[in-house]
Amino acid sequence: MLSPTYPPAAVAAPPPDLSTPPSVDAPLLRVEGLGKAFVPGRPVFAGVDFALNAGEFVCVIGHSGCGKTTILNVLAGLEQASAGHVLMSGREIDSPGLERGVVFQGHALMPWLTVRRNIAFAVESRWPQWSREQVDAQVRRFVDLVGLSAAIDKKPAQLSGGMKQRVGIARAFSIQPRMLLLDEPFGALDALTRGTIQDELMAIVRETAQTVFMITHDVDEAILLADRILLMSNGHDAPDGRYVPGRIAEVVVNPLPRERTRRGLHHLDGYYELRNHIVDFLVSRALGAPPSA
Ligand SMILES: Nc1ncnc2c1ncn2[C@@H]1O[C@H](COP(=O)(O)OP(=O)(O)OP(=O)(O)O)[C@@H](O)[C@H]1O
Repeated sequence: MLSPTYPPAAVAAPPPDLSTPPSVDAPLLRVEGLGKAFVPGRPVFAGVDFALNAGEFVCVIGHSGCGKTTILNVLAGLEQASAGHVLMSGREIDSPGLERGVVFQGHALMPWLTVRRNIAFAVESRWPQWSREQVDAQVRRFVDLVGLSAAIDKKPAQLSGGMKQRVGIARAFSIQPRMLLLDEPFGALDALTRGTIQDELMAIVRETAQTVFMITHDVDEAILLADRILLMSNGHDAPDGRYVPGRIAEVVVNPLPRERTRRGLHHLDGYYELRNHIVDFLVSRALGAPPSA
C-alpha cells in the first residue's frame, strides 16, 4: 500500500507534463516490505516501503523507539531485517560497504590518530591503490570543506564536540559514498554549532549532489535539509487488543524552494503550515493514540 503524502496531490503536484515520457530512472535505493522483530510477534516496524532517488535528501522523524536507527542500521548493512528487502541499484544490501557512508551521533573517531590520519584511514580503505599524495590531497579537500584545515594535525581530544562531528562528516564524504546515512549527527551539539554545521552540510550536499538518508528529532532541521520527510509511527497495542507495528505513516514532500537557508526559513510561504503538520503528527498520531474528539 502506498503511504499517504503531504501536501495533498491536488495542491502539491502540478498536472503531469504529458509532452515528455515518464522518467525511467530507477531509484538509487528501494526498501520493500521491511520489518524487524526483536521480540517474536511484536515487530518494531513492518511493511516499510520507500525509495531514495540519486541526489535526494530524505529525513525520517518519529518518536523514540519507533525504529529509525534500526532502519538506518539495516540500510548500512549493520543489522539484518526480519522481513523485506533493501536494494541498492538493484542489489540486495546484506553487509556494510564503502558505497554507503555512515555518521552516528557519537563521532567514532580513532582517538590516537590525528584528523588527517583518521580520514586518510578511510580513504586508503576505499582506494588502496592510491599514492600517498593522492590520499593526502583527498583528505585535505574534505577537511577544507568542513573548515578544519587549521586543525588537520590535531588529535580528537584537542577538538571541540562540533569539530569532532565535522571530522566525522568529512570522513564520511571523503570516501565519496553513493549514499550517506546520518543518525542524528548533530544531536549532541549546542544550538549555535548545530546551525553552523547544518549550513555546512547543506552546502556540501548541494555541491556534491549527495544522496542522504538522515534521522533527526528536530522538525526545523528536517524542513531545512530534506526534500522529503518520512513520518514514522510507533508500534502500539490498539484498543481492540491487536498489536500494530511501527510504520511510515506519511511521506511529506517539502514544498519549500530548495535554495532555502536556515535564517530565511521561517519567512517562506508554507513554512508554518508544514511545521504545524509535522508537529501535529508527532503530538496526535505518531504514538497510535486515537484522534481526540
Ligand atoms: N539489539 C536489540 N535488541 C533488542 N531490542 C532492540 C535492539 N535494538 C533496538 N531494539 C529495540 O527496538 C526499538 C527501536 O529501536 P531504535 O533504536 O531503532 O529506535 P529509534 O526510533 O531510533 O529510537 P531513538 O529515537 O530513541 O534513537 C526499541 O524499542 C529498542 O529497544
